Amino acid sequence: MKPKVYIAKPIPKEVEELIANYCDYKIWNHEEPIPKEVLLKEVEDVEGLMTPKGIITEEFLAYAPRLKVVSNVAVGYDAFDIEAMKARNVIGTHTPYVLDETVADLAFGLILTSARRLAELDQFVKSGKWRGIEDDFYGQDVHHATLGIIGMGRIGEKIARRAALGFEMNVLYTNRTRKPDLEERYGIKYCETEFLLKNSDFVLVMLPLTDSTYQLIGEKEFSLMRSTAFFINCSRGKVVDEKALIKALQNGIIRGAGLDVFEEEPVEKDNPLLKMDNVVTLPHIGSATAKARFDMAMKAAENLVAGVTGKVPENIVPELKILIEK
Ligand SMILES: NC(=O)C1=CN([C@@H]2O[C@H](COP(=O)(O)OP(=O)(O)OC[C@H]3O[C@@H](n4cnc5c(N)ncnc54)[C@H](OP(=O)(O)O)[C@@H]3O)[C@@H](O)[C@H]2O)C=CC1
Ligand SMILES: O=CC(=O)O
Repeated sequence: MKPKVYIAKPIPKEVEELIANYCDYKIWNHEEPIPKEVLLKEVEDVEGLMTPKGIITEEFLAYAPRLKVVSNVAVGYDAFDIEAMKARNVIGTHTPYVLDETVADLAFGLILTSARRLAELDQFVKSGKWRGIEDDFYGQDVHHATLGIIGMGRIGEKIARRAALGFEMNVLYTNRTRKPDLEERYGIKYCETEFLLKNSDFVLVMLPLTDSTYQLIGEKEFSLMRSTAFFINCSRGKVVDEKALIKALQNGIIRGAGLDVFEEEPVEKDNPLLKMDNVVTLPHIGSATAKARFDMAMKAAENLVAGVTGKVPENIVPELKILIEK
């Protein structure tokens, strides 16, 4: 008998075929997110779950007593309750590497859009306000400017490479672990966070959301930044104290921001960030290209199948690797 799994989002046909070869599966094939009560019912007797969000709590796990693996179709797994999963022996997997270059492209899009006011000026032209030769649309140069990257992981590295080799930027970084090989390869410089904040034209956060990164960037950090600097966040909204960011923007402490992520998503309609011309806002689309999303779905399916067929999935999240080492 094939193991039972549930797929909580629509997936490409080829990915579904792979799962069908090994599993007895059901799938949520609707555009709107699966309602919680439907998901809780569907996971009652499954051994595997593939999910775009992976909100896996103690309460959720109690509804899924046979669950062996949760395959997250994303690289960030902050919605996993790691301790609860450990306690119930449930492996969690994610989709690193296959989206790195795509997210790095988007991060650079945010840098360029913020610095050169692309979104604001697009609206200006489309709303018929362009009357002739204007000279007050100045932005800020990206080439040869200083980019400070907080979080030099898989994606941080791809952003650093674009910045250093493509735009000839001066790249500073902070990270839990120093990366001498990248320093040598791209000429990037490791420094203290305070130095990075004081000396960067663009401060870009590429950290996972964890207990130690929650609201890591707050009022103090914004106060150290240059008044001409831009803040770019393409990782998780909760890594930043959003109220402090709003205050910093309102009071001219920093020049602008480019945001793919927010404290609450979807972002609330009355969030002041949505009213600011100097803030570029995107609906969490870092990995949203057809190719990257296909590759993520395929990788997630491979992890799911491995987890329910007695193999070791390739991408178990680091904190849960202990479950297969037992
Ligand atoms: N907007 C979007 O659509 C997307 C958002 N993301 C988000 O981006 C995050 C990063 O992705 P990825 O690059 O693949 O992840 P990685 O795990 O490769 O990189 C994260 C980096 O952050 C460092 N780090 C972790 N904790 C701390 C800390 N407390 N202080 C300083 N540095 C720290 C790690 O250090 P060390 O090297 O020591 O481990 C690591 O280098 C994801 O977790 C996800 O939340 C990812 C993809 C798309
Ligand atoms: O936010 C997206 C991810 O892959 O993590």
